[in-house]
Amino acid sequence: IKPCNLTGWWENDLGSKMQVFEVGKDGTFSGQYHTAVSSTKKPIQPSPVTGSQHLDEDGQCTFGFTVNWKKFSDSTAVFVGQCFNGDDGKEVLHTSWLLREKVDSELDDWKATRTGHNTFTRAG
Ligand SMILES: O=C1C=CC(=NNc2ccccc2C(=O)O)C=C1
Repeated sequence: IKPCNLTGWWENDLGSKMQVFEVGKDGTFSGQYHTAVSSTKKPIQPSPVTGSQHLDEDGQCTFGFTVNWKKFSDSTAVFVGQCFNGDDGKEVLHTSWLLREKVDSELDDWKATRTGHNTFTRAG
């Protein structure tokens, strides 16, 4: 199976784009996240990404990465997932995510973390 290297541009089903810079020998990487969603009109500057992927020779690598949203309301998202080579030969990242938004009171802590899933494919 072709080994999966996350370096390059990815797009998720929301239209957000992520650029992964080169992946180190230890599997760590950094990158930039250009979100397509935001609760404000203000265009958001790209947000820093840091992560780590497995680099086993058998491909199908699992990974995790964190996005620190550079926006006035500070939130953090963590993604975990696996890279697959689709039958059409196209790489696809199946991910689950947790989005933590800052709340002003501990009483609101219960509602501060959302979860979901996203699929990323190589951006054209
Ligand atoms: O200021 C903000 C705060 C949170 C955001 N969450 N985006 C996400 C959260 C989960 C999965 C995908 C995305 C995305 O932007 O593609 C984006 C901008």
